[in-house]
Amino acid sequence: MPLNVVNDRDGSSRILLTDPAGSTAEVLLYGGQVVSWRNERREQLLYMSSKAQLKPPKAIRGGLPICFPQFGNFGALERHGFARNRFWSFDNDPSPLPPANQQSTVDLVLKSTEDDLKIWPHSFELRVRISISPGKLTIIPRVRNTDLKAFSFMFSLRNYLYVSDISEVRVEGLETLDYLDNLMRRERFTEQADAITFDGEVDKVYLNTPTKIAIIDHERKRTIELRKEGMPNAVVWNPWDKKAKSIADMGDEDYTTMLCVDSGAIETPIVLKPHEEWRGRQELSIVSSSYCSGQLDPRKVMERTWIVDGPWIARNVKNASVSSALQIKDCEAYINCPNCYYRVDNSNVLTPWPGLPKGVKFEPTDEEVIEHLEAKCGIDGLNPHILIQDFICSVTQDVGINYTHPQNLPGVSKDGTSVFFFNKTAHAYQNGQRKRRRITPTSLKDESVRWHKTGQTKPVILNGVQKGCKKIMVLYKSARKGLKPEKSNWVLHQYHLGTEEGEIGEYVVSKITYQQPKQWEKTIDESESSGARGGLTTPKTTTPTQAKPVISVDEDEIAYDDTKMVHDSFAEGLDNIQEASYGSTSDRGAQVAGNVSVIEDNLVSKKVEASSCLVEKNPNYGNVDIGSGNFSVSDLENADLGTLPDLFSLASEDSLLNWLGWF
Ligand SMILES: O=P(O)(O)OC[C@H]1OC(O)[C@H](O)[C@@H](O)[C@@H]1O
Repeated sequence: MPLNVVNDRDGSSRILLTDPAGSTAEVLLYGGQVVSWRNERREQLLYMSSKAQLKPPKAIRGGLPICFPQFGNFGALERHGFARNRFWSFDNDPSPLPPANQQSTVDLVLKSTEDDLKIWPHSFELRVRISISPGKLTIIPRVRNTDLKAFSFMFSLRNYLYVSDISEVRVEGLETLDYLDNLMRRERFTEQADAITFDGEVDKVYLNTPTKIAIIDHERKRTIELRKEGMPNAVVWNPWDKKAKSIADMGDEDYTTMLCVDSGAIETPIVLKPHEEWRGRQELSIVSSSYCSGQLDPRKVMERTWIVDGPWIARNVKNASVSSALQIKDCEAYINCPNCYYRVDNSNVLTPWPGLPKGVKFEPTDEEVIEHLEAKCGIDGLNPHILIQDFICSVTQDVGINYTHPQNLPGVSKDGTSVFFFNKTAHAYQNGQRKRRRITPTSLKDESVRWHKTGQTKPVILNGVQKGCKKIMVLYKSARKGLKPEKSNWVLHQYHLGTEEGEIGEYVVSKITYQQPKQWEKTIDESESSGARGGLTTPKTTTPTQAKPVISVDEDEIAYDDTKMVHDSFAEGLDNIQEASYGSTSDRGAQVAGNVSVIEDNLVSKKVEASSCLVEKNPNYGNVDIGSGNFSVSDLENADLGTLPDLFSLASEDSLLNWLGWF
């Protein structure tokens, strides 16, 4: 496939790179410069000034400018050299690099011109290969001496990273290193900070840096990992407020959302004899969530999310079932992660134990939860993090999520914090695949409750491949005869492996939260506006006239059938608990088709504009009171599971809720 080149109206050309997972990059011939890099969610990863001019004479303020043959004002040339102000060409002969896929790779070259030779009298060829792959942007720069004499040059890839909030960003990998401070006439200092954070202008050239550096964006729960070869220096630059105002092509507030962390060969210029070639390499990779020095492979390490500040988790760390050497002590304010040796320093926290560093929480992303689950299930030979039990607690079946009221699960409180469990799912019946959602009352005083799925099952994608699913469930107080089921504030996010609706694998992860009322409303709003609910939606005011088709069949959700649960209750020896029984099971008046039982909690309070369409389309709906618009609970409770009607079938609570616009 040929290169994807877009010719813009102003005569300039943009090269579009794409990878199969959906990430993209844009490259301009002007400066040979990457000006955009987006992940598969279309999120921009590079800063580009809104005032940037993408044409001569100025260099482009943002993206990835290439500084050659000089960095900054370290020589007599214009700042950062001239390569970023030149038009580059396509490189048709990038050998000895192997041919590359032109959808995701472009080779560019800049050769010295007569004019260049006047200001820098060395004939050269500067090449770059720019390529993207899922979560990664790779640049391979090369400089060839095509002159008759040796020359030396500086080189730097300036990475204008787009960050959420500069004051929430931390750079790791540069601690304790020496640097030249551009703000102090390039005087040499030693970095004192444990990790580099930002609260003012910074312009430093770090010396002898490691091959990998991490830029951790706490707010966005994202880490950019910079790996480099052949470029021993790293420049960290942020102009902060005053300087930003003095830079014409930068917005006054732009400094809050950008950070330059560059790979460079600056302190010691590279010397090339005639015909010699220098080659460097830089990779920028996106790693979700926070970062831990040492090991960066998210498949192998589970360290990124194990530190928390909730009192329960902290207590567990303190009493962790690992050797005392690994535990946080009251008197010692730090712990080293046993896997990656990441040092959690608690010494800057004023409040006494169990305070942990501000902003550090066990708030794994969906992707990370699935990673933890994969490790727990030993997928691909992964082992769980040694301390994972302290953050995702394993509960056995008889006290499992499907058997125990959330308020009785270990560590769960109503303060809005989330608690995670590994648990096994249970079947509702001996025969069949239906999942148990009902929680067994343990005494007469206990109310009868059950989980109901809400929203669509969300795929969880790792590196472009679906690895798991997330379901959201809400705990309802079960309906009693003549009463509406009542929604509680307990919310369960259940994660399972695989791509299918049904849970597979030995375990699932359950995240339990008691939603504070405001949060709760917000969650619903967000999931609606983010499209998380997906599927069909009908404005509340409109009565659908035609039955909508099924979106997907959620086998375990079809199963919700209180009639059967009554039998279950008896089977479980609860027949003497009057409160657990639901009306007469002999009343077969309501012949409700398919999985209508799934929707009972929602339908009972639904007015006629929504329910009537069910009735109109399905003559089998017996005791539905069209006039009042209300279903009677007993009608639904006592409904038989019949065959799906031809015209109307409801696959999941979600599809129906969407259709009804219930929330
Ligand atoms: O404005 P530019 O030429 O792109 O340079 C931006 C900045 O880069 C550096 O790191 C220099 O040390 C600064 O002095 C300069 O302001």
